[in-house]
Amino acid sequence: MDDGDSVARSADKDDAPPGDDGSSTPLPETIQIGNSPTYKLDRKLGKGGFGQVYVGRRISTPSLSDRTPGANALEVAIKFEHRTSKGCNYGAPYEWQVYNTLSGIHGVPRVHYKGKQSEYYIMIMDMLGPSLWDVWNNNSHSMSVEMVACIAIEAISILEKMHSKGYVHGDVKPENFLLGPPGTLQEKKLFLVDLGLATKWKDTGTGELVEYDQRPDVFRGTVRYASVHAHLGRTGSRRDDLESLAYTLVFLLRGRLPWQGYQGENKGFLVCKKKMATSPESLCCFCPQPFRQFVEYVVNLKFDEEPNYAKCISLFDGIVGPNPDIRPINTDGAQKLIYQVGQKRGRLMMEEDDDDQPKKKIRMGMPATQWVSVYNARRPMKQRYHYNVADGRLAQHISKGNEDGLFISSVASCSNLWALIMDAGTGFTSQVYELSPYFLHKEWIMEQWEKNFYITALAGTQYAQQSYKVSDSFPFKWINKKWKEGFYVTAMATAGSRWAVVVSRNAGFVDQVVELDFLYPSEGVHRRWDNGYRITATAATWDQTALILSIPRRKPADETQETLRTSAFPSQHVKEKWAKNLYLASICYGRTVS
Ligand SMILES: Nc1ncnc2c1ncn2[C@@H]1O[C@H](COP(=O)(O)OP(=O)(O)OP(=O)(O)O)[C@@H](O)[C@H]1O
Repeated sequence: MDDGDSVARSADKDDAPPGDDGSSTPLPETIQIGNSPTYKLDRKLGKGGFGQVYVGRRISTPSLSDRTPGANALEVAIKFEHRTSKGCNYGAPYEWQVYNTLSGIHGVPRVHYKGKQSEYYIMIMDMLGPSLWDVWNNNSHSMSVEMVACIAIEAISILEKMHSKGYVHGDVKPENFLLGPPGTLQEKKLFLVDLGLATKWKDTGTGELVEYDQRPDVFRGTVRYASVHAHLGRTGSRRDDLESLAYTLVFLLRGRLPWQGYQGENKGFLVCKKKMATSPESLCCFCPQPFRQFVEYVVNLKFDEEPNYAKCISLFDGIVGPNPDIRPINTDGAQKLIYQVGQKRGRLMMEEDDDDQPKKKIRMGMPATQWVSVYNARRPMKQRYHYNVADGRLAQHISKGNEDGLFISSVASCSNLWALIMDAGTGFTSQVYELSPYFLHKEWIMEQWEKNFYITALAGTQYAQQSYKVSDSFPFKWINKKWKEGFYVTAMATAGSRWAVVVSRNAGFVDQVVELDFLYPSEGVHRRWDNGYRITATAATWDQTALILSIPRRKPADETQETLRTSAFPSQHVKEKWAKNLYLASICYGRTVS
């Protein structure tokens, strides 16, 4: 590896030493599990975060009744995982379960036998050859355009097959693509291994999609190749494998990705930010056109969108030689897929043009900031906004509002000027505020808490207990902990790149979720809206927008909620919304466009 990040792992998989050095239990010299023949352990093939893989040489004849495919193989790959290894916390490795469904499908090695011997969980499988990383590394860190295009074509067909069985791989990268053993008929055939991070994207029984969610503190995969959605902790779906494949292809072709070399505690954040800030054009500036088109297509896929695999494959047609027999990588799987789709539709996919409409590009490499304003349906009430308010004029607006029976329902800031929303719908009878050079001035807040004044963002709520946190990155871990203690987020703000989050008990919610992104997370918001969540707090920094969405304990008669994004304060829009009985519920200013 040229640097550490290709093996950086999630909490699930890390670089913990596997059985041999961790537990000091020696590997057995001969292996025999279930009704398998006996194998003698030979040279080491590789080692990952979880297991170690060796060559096994068959030294006994398979039993006559054994019809296991591969039982006759003279050489096999044997993967060992120590019973105390991280992947075996719940018994047999999770990967075994995935192989039960995927073993032997197009592009996945066959598992011959699985079982336990001495201290090890052991899986005996088809023996394969070098990985694409090995090939790239042994070829002076380069690979021909034709070779990478063939890899693209075949890898897409492998992912299509895996996806059709209900799984996403979750860790697509050069190290996990292996070729067949050198000198055999399969030496040009591509395989995808390491199914330890594979997850279901749909229930194959019911056909139902797994539920969308975002947990920004959960990361699974490999930092260098992970999709932006994976970085942000969104539920894995088909688009993520394709995005990782796109990065894999560009890496093999260019030898480097623009986000390599970051180090330190917030490396994941910086890599993700760089991925968002890199346009497909600049990522692929030294690559032939189809690679850019592929990147552009995959980064725009929606959570539940069915990728058009055949169309992706056909993008690379012009680069690979016309005769499949002399290609550097076998593309049989892809040929079959194109043929099947062509048959089904009565025409070949190359002519496909139905969804060629230009899609909105989400990664333009030009960050921009906007106002995000959220409107809720309310009974007619008095609401007022002030914006571009300097510190000195704040008091004046607030006391005028208070005189008219209005209280602050929302505040936001933009370049040291304040935006202030005041209305008659807060349900408050008294309010205090402080303008302070400290971001959440502790002493003052404590004093107010003593007097039963709580930090508010939501109209009409009687909080019972509060807690808050100021941090340099979005404090999802802390929020998650507070959720478990019965608190809900009731206010949020940012100052520079710092976040402040206030949580309260008795917040009037029954559930709450977060949407966090480097741009306005419209897909997430729409999915949450469909499930009954409404935005209850917003905040944004120069890098990210965060929205808190909640399900209220008591449903309002009218659940209408609208959001707006504008580069100037939405003064005109607010009036239009008022006319429709939609009132500003929350407002923030920050990064919403990538
Ligand atoms: N069937 C096989 N034939 C030949 N080599 C293999 C085979 N399976 C795995 N290997 C080699 O062993 C290495 C580790 O295998 P694998 O990736 O399955 O283990 P892991 O512990 O789950 O790894 P990771 O940390 O990447 O998740 C691979 O990178 C590859 O070099």
